[in-house]
This record gives sequence, C-alpha cells and structure tokens, in this order.
Amino acid sequence: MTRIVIIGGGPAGYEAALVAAQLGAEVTVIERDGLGGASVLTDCVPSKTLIAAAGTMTSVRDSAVLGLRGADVSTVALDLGTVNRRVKGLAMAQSADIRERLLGEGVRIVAGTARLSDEIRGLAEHRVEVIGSDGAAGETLECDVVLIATGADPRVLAGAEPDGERILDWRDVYDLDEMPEHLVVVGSGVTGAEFASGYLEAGVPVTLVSSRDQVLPGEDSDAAAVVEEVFKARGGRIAERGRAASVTRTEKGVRVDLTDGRTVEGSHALMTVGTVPNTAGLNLEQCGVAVSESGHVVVDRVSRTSVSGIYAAGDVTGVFQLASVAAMQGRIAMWHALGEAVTPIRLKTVAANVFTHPEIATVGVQEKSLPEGVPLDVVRLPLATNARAKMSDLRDGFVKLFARQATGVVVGGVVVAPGASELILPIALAVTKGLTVSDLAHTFAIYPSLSGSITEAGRRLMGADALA
Ligand SMILES: Cc1cc2nc3c(=O)[nH]c(=O)nc-3n(C[C@H](O)[C@H](O)[C@H](O)COP(=O)(O)OP(=O)(O)OC[C@H]3O[C@@H](n4cnc5c(N)ncnc54)[C@H](O)[C@@H]3O)c2cc1C
Ligand SMILES: NC(=O)c1ccc[n+]([C@@H]2O[C@H](COP(=O)([O-])OP(=O)(O)OC[C@H]3O[C@@H](n4cnc5c(N)ncnc54)[C@H](O)[C@@H]3O)[C@@H](O)[C@H]2O)c1
Repeated sequence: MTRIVIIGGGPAGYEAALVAAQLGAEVTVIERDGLGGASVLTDCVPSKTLIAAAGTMTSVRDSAVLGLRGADVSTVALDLGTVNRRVKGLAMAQSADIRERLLGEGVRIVAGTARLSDEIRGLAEHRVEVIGSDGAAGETLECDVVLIATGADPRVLAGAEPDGERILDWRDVYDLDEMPEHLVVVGSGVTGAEFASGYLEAGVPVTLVSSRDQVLPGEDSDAAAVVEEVFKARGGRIAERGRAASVTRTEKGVRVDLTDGRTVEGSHALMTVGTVPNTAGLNLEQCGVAVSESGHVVVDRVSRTSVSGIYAAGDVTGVFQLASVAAMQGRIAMWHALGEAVTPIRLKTVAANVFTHPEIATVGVQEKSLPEGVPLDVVRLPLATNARAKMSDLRDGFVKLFARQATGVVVGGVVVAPGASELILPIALAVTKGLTVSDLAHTFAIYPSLSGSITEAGRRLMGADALA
C-alpha cells in the first residue's frame, strides 16, 4: 500500500487526502491549526460570510426604489457581535465536517507542525517529522509520497506590523467588538478590494490606499472601473497611487504615512499587501526541493517538485492562489503519484471571482494578457440592457465574451454583476469544452434572466463563427 503524508489540511491537502484514500493509499494529514486550513478558518469562508451579511444589508437599504416601504428600510445596520459569532461558527462547523469526512474515509489526522527530515537525498522513501504544539519533537513518519500543502500567510509590511487592535490583518477583523469608525484598507488587490467593498456595504466609511492607477490591477480594466465607480458612488474614498510607508497608532486611531508624503487617518487600518508562502522550517533546501525567488515551491503541471516523490499544491506553489486551484493541484498530485491517468492542470480554464459589489467573475483569456495581434472577437453587453436587471434596478455591470475570429470558439469571458460567481459557469463550460459562440447562442436561457445576456453575447458574435 502506498504510504502518503500530506503536510497541511487546507483545500490542497484535504482534497488530495480524499482522492488518495479513495484510491486505497494509507494517508496521514498533518495539520497545525485545524482542518480546512486558512481557507476555511480565516480567509475565504469567513470573508465571504461577512460579505454576504454586508451585501444583504445594502440590498435592503437599496430596496426603497423597488417600492419597499417600512420605517427602517434605509437605516438597517449589522450587529457585529452576531456577524462575528456566525462567521466563526460556520468556519468551525465546516472544519468539523471536513475532519469527519476524512476520518470516515480512513485518513489519519495528526495535530502538529511537520517538517521534512530526509537524511539522504535521492532515496525512494521520505521522512516527515511532527513537532507538537509544545515544541517537542513527536513521531517521525516514513512514506513513499509527500504532499506539501502548507498555504500562505499575510505579508507584513515593515513599519506597519499588525497589533490585532487597530492595525489589523484580514485574520484579525472577526475579533473586533465594534465596527471601525473609519477603516483605512492598505492594498487594493483582491483581498483589499473585497474588504473595502464589504465594510463600505456594512456602513463603515472606508478609504482604500491603492498603489496603482486603478484598483484590482490584475483584473479586466473595464471591470475594475465599474467596481471603482460603485465604490466611490457609495461614498468610499481612494488614495490613488498611494504606497504606504508605515502605519502608526495615534491617540484616536491610526495614521498611514504614504511614500509621497501624504497621510491618511482612520480609526483602524487593515493591511492587505499580499501573502508569503509557508515554507519556513520545512527543511526544503536540505531535501533539495527547489523554491522560486518569491519563495514559492516550484512545481510542474502535475504538481511534482524537483524531488521525486515530493509533490506540492496550493498557495505554497503560488500558482493562482484560489481554493479551487489548490484543490485541483492536490487531486492531480495524488492521481499522478498513484498511477492514475491524469490531465495536467489547465490554467486557461480557471474561473475566478472577486466578491466586491458588484462581483467580477472571469475565465480564460483576458484582454490584459492577450498577446498583440491575436485575432479575437470581443463583445461587451452592459447589464443595463438586460430586462431582468432593469426589474431589479441593477445598472452597474456587463457581460464580455472573447471568441476566436476564425472559428467562433469561446476562449474567455468576464461577468460584472451581483452574483457573477454563479453566472460565469456557462462561459467556463464553453472555454473548457471548446464550445462556440453559436453553441451559446442556440442555448435556451430563461426569460427574463441575467444569464440571457450570455446567450445574447453569443448571438452578437455569431457572425464570427465561420465554420457554423
Ligand atoms: C481574505 C481571503 C479571501 C479569499 N477568498 C477566496 C475565495 O473566495 N475563493 C477562492 O477560491 N480563494 C479565496 N482565497 C484564496 C484561498 O483562501 C487560498 O487559495 C486557499 O486557502 C489555498 O489553500 P491551501 O490548501 O493551499 O492553503 P491553506 O488554506 O492556507 O491551508 C494550509 C494549511 O497548512 C497548515 N500548515 C502550514 N504549515 C504547516 C506545517 N509545517 N505543518 C502542518 N501544517 C501546516 C496551515 O495551518 C493551514 O491550515 C482567499 C484568500 C484570502 C486571503
Ligand atoms: N475571491 C478570491 O478568490 C480571493 C480573495 C482574496 C484573495 N485571493 C487570492 O489571494 C492572493 C493574494 O491576494 P491579495 O489581494 O491579498 O494580495 P495581492 O498581492 O494580489 O495584492 C496586494 C496589493 O497590495 C499592494 N501593495 C503592496 N505593498 C503596498 C503598500 N506598501 N502600500 C499600498 N499597497 C501595497 C500591491 O501593489 C498589490 O496590488 C491572490 O492571488 C488573490 O487572487 C482570492
């Protein structure tokens, strides 16, 4: 029986464990903090739960235009204590579900911090040591395959170290007793944009310190522009092209000093300036596991590292930091290690979503990464032209579709809308399966529905389908 040790119990680790157990391997997961990993306990699940509450509050507040009346519709507010308890409760419950599922599949779970301890390089067998929470060395496991799935932690900016009270990282916010009076969010990547949008929706005045010309520099520019406009229209402020040099406590709150001499004051600062891969203490160098300049473990498309029998998956590899990608990398590693037929990961088919208001969902080819001169047809349909959107008073957003000029094959898309995370699936399916604009155009969409804009976008591009 193949003996597999998985270091880290986040989406990369636990999904890999499920596949390996299903294939009959002897599986041990070593986890430091709790099953589900940062994804379930502190990052993805908690932030989306907070955003769900804030978004509902905004929907209620905005509903007067639909004809809703009631004394307090425009003044409803969030009870932070209830929200925080719900966030933590859901995270713990999901973590318990994952634990249960793994135990049910016969996976052994060991609490502790793991490190590789191969004494000689190049052997077919590997060794993993467990350190208990008291720092004492525990058991050493011998195995045929190791999966490194240790994730990433918040990057700390020197001079702006979180103190858990006023200077926060995104894992601290669920311990606040009161809503910030004025939140300064430093960093306008996906994490910063989501929290800035979420807190603004929750009624908190927010200033977003954005070091770039536009927030969400990695996203479609039209999409980022819509999110920025909506944020400003709701009263959010953006310190454009502002790079934080330091964050300090003041009598009333915090002061963020920018590198160009400007300052931004607020009651709290939320640091969202990126992540660092969790590789410290793993003994990677000693075991010959190659890491990149950024500190990520180098892997190929079937999650192999530079050492035979040692695989890596998830945020520690820096390949698209998404729970869905982490999980797929983990599964692929196990299929490969256990001799199953395996398709290397196809990053061009990854769907991603930014949970701002409105949401931005993307899949496949994007305008920003398109090499010059590639013959693609593009259509962009504003949400405001969609009948269902008009009924719900949704004005901000669009559907964008990219298709190959010669064949009409759909190669990418962007949806900007409330619930874009649900609407992107037909485009993701088209990109994954090589469907054409004509396939989309001939698909029945419900009338009226937001997804009708996707089939309509297909019809607009049908002229490009020369082979139809
Ligand atoms: C605020 C925020 C929101 C996000 N929202 C989304 C989202 O909506 N959708 C999405 O797809 N992605 C989202 N992400 C990204 C997603 O959370 C990550 O891509 C995902 O957590 C990666 O999974 P992982 O298994 O690689 O690592 P993790 O989830 O970080 O799990 C790694 C685990 O390994 C453990 N560990 C580390 N070192 C050791 C060791 N030496 N020994 C034992 N255990 C160890 C850690 O304790 C941790 O539990 C978000 C990220 C952030 C920061
Ligand atoms: N919905 C989701 O799927 C989701 C949500 C959150 C995060 N994530 C993923 O997690 C990863 C990390 O995202 P992130 O947003 O935390 O990090 P990031 O690295 O993507 O963005 C950090 C931003 O902070 C800026 N920055 C750095 N130093 C700064 C300074 N001193 N002052 C001002 N700005 C500064 C950077 O220019 C960058 O734009 C990403 O891959 C992201 O896709 C995904």
